[in-house]
Amino acid sequence: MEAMLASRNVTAGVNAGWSSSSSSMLCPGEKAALNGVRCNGLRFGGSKLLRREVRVSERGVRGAVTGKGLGLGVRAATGNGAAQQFDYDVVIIGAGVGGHGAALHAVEKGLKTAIIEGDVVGGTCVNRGCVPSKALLAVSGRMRELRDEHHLKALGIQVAAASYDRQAVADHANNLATKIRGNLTNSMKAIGVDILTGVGSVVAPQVVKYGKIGFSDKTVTARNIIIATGSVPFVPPGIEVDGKTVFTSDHALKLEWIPDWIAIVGSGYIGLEFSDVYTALGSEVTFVEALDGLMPGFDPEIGKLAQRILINPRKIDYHVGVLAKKITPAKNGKPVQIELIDTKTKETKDVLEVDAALIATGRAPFTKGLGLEKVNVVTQRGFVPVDERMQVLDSEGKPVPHLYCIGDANGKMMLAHAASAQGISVIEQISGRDNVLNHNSVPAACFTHPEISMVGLTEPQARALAEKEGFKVSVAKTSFKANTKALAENEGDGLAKLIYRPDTGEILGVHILGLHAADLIHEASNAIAMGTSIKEIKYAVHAHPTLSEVLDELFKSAKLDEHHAAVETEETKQIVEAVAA
Ligand SMILES: Cc1cc2nc3c(=O)[nH]c(=O)nc-3n(C[C@H](O)[C@H](O)[C@H](O)COP(=O)(O)OP(=O)(O)OC[C@H]3O[C@@H](n4cnc5c(N)ncnc54)[C@H](O)[C@@H]3O)c2cc1C
Ligand SMILES: NC(=O)c1ccc[n+]([C@@H]2O[C@H](COP(=O)([O-])OP(=O)(O)OC[C@H]3O[C@@H](n4cnc5c(N)ncnc54)[C@H](O)[C@@H]3O)[C@@H](O)[C@H]2O)c1
Repeated sequence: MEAMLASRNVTAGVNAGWSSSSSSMLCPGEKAALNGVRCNGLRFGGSKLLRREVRVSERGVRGAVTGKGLGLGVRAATGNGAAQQFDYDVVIIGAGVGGHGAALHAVEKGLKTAIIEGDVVGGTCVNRGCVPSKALLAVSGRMRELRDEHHLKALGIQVAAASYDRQAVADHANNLATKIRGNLTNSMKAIGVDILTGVGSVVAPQVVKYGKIGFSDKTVTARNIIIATGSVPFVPPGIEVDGKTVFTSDHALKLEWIPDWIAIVGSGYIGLEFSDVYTALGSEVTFVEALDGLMPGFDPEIGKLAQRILINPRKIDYHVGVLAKKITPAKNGKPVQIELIDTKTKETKDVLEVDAALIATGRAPFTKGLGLEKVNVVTQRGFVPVDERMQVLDSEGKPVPHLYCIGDANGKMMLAHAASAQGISVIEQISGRDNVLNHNSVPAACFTHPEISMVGLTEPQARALAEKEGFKVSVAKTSFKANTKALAENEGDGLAKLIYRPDTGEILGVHILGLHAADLIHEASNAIAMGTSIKEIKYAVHAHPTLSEVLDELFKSAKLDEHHAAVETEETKQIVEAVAA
C-alpha cells in the first residue's frame, strides 16, 4: 500500500500509473452467474419480466426498473429502433466521493449501476483527504483552545497544561477514515450497486474493462460510462519525496512524527490546514509560496485578515515570491535542504535547512491509462476535457456520446462535494432531465481555527466581470465582533463579506472568516443556487443569539438601489472599519 501511494504522486504533470492492486476480483454477474448469465461480453439473458427496459431520449435514458441487483442485462433502443443490450445502465470508474454520489443517485433513479475501484472505496477524500485531515484539525482546534490561557481566562476557565498522545491522535484520524470507508461501501452494497474490484479503462464506446494488474481483464458494457478517477499529489520537478522527511499530504495525514520545524511548500488549502495542525501540536512552520502573497486563492481582503489571525500570531514565518527549486530529504545527519529561487528572475534566493518539508503544491489528475485515446479524447495536462454537463469532449471539442467525467479528474473544482454534485447532475441528465450544475453556487471551506469559507466570486473577479458586462458592484461587510453568540464564545475575530449587484440584489460572492464559517456559508450558497436575491433573503428570520445572525446582518447591510434601501447599523459600520484598520 505504502509503495502504491508513493508511486501515485505525480511529478511535473506526468500521470502516475497503478503499480498494484490488492483486492480480489469480483465478477459483475456473480449473482447473475447463478441465473445462467455470463460474466463478461455482451450476451446477458434473464427473465424478460425482470429485465429493465431503457428508452433513449435525445439526452439520455428514460427507464423503468425491473430486476435491479440481479445482474441481468439492460436493453436500450438505439436510434434506428434496434435493441441493444448492456450489462449496466451506468458504470462508474473510481469509487471516491464523486463516484459514490453518482452511484447512489443512479440507483435512486432506477439505473442498474456498477462502480469499479482499483484501490480502496472512498478515494482521496475518505482515505487521504477531507476525512482524516478534519480529524487532525478537530484535535488541533481543541489543543489550541486548551493552550490559549488568555482565551480561557476570559471565560473564567482554568485547566492544567494540555498535552496530547501523537499515536492516539493519528489513530483517531485513521479510525475515522476506516469508519467512513465502511459506511460508504455499505451504503452502495445495501442498494445493489455492484462494486467491481480492479483498474478500469475504456476499451471502446460503451465498453469498459477492469482487472487486477497482471491478471486477465473482464469486460462490461454500459449504456453510460462515468470517469471519476480523481487526483494525486502534484510534486514539482526537483523535489525528492522520501515519505519520511519530505512528504505530501498522503504521508502527513498518518502523523508519524511531529517535526520541530517544518517547511510547507504551497499556502493553499492543504498548506494552510496543515499549518493549523502542526503549530497546534508544537511545530514551527515556514511557508514557501511561489506567488507574491500567502493564500493567493482567497479573496485578497480575507487573505489579509487570515494572515493577521492565522499566521502572524503563530510560530509561522514565510517566504513569498519564491519557488522551491530543489528539495533534498534529510540524510547522513544532514537536515532537509530547500533551495529557493525567485519565481520571476529564477535567481537563487536562499537555502533553508529544516527538519521536514510538506509538499502542498496542488493536485494532478489521475487519468493515465484510462484508454481515452480509444474514443478520440486527448487530456489537457492530464485533465479530462468536459462541457458544462460533464460530457467528455473529443479532440475536436465534440461531446463523446454516453461518456462523462466528474470530480478532480476534470479539474473544474477540486472539492469533494463538487465531485458528488457533478455526479448527481450527470445522473439527472441520463435519466432524461437536463441538469447543469452552477459551480458558482458551490461553497468551499478551509477548516483552520477559525475557519474560512467562500462561495461565488472574489471581489477582483466580480469587478472584472462587472467591467466586462457593464454593471455595478457593491460590497458589504459585517464583523463577528457584532455578533452576540461569537462574543459569548469569546470568538469575536472574524469578518463576513458580501459582493453583490446593487441594481438587482444578486449575490455574486460571500466570504467568511470566523467561528464555524464552514457551516455559515450555506445560507449564501443555497441563495445563489436558488437564485434568491438580497431583496428576499434580508427578510428571512434568524434565531437569536446564533452565529447565523452574522449573515442576517450582512444581507441587511447591503445597500440596494432606490427603493431597496439598505439597513446598515452604525454599530456594524464602526466595527468593520475598526477591524479593517
Ligand atoms: C489533504 C486533503 C484534504 C482535503 N480536504 C477536503 C475538504 O475538507 N473538503 C473538500 O471538499 N475536499 C477536500 N479535499 C479534496 C477532495 O478530497 C477531492 O476533491 C475529492 O476526493 C475528489 O473526489 P473524486 O471522486 O473526484 O476523486 P477521488 O476521491 O480521488 O477518488 C477517485 C477514486 O478512483 C480510483 N481510481 C483511479 N483510477 C482508477 C481506475 N483506472 N480504475 C479504478 N479506480 C480508479 C482511486 O483509487 C480513487 O479511489 C481534500 C484533499 C486533500 C488531499
Ligand atoms: N478544505 C478543503 O476543501 C480542502 C482541503 C485540502 C485540499 N483541498 C483541495 O485539494 C487541492 C489541492 O490543495 P493544495 O493546497 O495542494 O493546492 P492549492 O492549489 O490550493 O495551493 C497550492 C499552492 O502552492 C503554490 N505553489 C505551487 N507550486 C509551488 C512551488 N514550486 N513552490 C512554492 N509554492 C508553490 C501555489 O501558488 C498555491 O498557492 C485544492 O484544489 C483544494 O481544492 C481542499
